[in-house]
Amino acid sequence: MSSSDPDMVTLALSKGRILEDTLPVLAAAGIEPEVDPGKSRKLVFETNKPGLRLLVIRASDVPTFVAYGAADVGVAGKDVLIEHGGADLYEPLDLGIATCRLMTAGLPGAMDAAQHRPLRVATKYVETTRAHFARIGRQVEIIKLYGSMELAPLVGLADVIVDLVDTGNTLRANGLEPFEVLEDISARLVVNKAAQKMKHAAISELVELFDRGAAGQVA
Ligand SMILES: Nc1ncnc2c1ncn2[C@@H]1O[C@H](COP(=O)(O)OP(=O)(O)OP(=O)(O)O)[C@@H](O)[C@H]1O
Ligand SMILES: O=P(O)(O)OC[C@H]1O[C@H](OP(=O)(O)OP(=O)(O)O)[C@H](O)[C@@H]1O
Repeated sequence: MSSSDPDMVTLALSKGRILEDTLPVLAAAGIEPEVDPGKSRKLVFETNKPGLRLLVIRASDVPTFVAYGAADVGVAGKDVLIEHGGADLYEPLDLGIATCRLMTAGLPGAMDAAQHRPLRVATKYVETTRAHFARIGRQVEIIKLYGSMELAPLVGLADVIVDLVDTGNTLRANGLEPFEVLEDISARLVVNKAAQKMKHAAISELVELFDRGAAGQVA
């Protein structure tokens, strides 16, 4: 059943950390998946709400599914949305979950280390990083990584990193310091622009349910 079915709303959830925080919001919104998505290998889940189904996909794929209309609505980290660009999506709600900061970090003094060459920056947020350093007028060489960014300064792969920081435990455990906050991050509800028009009533109801669920009110 495709998302073009006018009677079906498809909601894409980010698996991993965001899913853990989203499931209580769904429960508070009165939305019950057929089985626990955190414990199943299924990718598509029916719910107790007729006409609402869930997809559980990689966090970084959620904007793509929603932008193409394969899902009508999605839950995605602001970090992922900024990196995606986001202009092709509506972002009606800050869910206030999976909060952290996107920061530069490195060994003490690392920002001052490379004065006569571009600063080498390891990150999975290539576009966001490029835009940030362009804004502050600093030349950079960006090295794309897919995880464990904190390792890069320790082994001389990069001068600094751009990565998410929550408790700061990962930085501390590796002798790194946080430098500058690029963005405050939390998970957002995003909506496909065509679906917002074509399925207006159903999507407005879903946004309202999420709003109440995120505020911890039982629907
Ligand atoms: N330490 C953290 N504290 C709070 N939220 C976080 C933290 N790390 C990541 N997040 C949020 O959770 C999202 C997904 O993170 P997670 O680590 O589960 O997946 P990932 O493996 O990084 O993503 P992908 O599988 O798409 O590469 C991030 O995009 C961010 O919005
Ligand atoms: O400040 P902290 O509370 O330590 O959180 C920050 C860590 O959390 C995220 O990684 P994650 O645990 O998702 O692992 P990953 O490197 O596989 O993405 C992020 O990339 C940091 O490494």
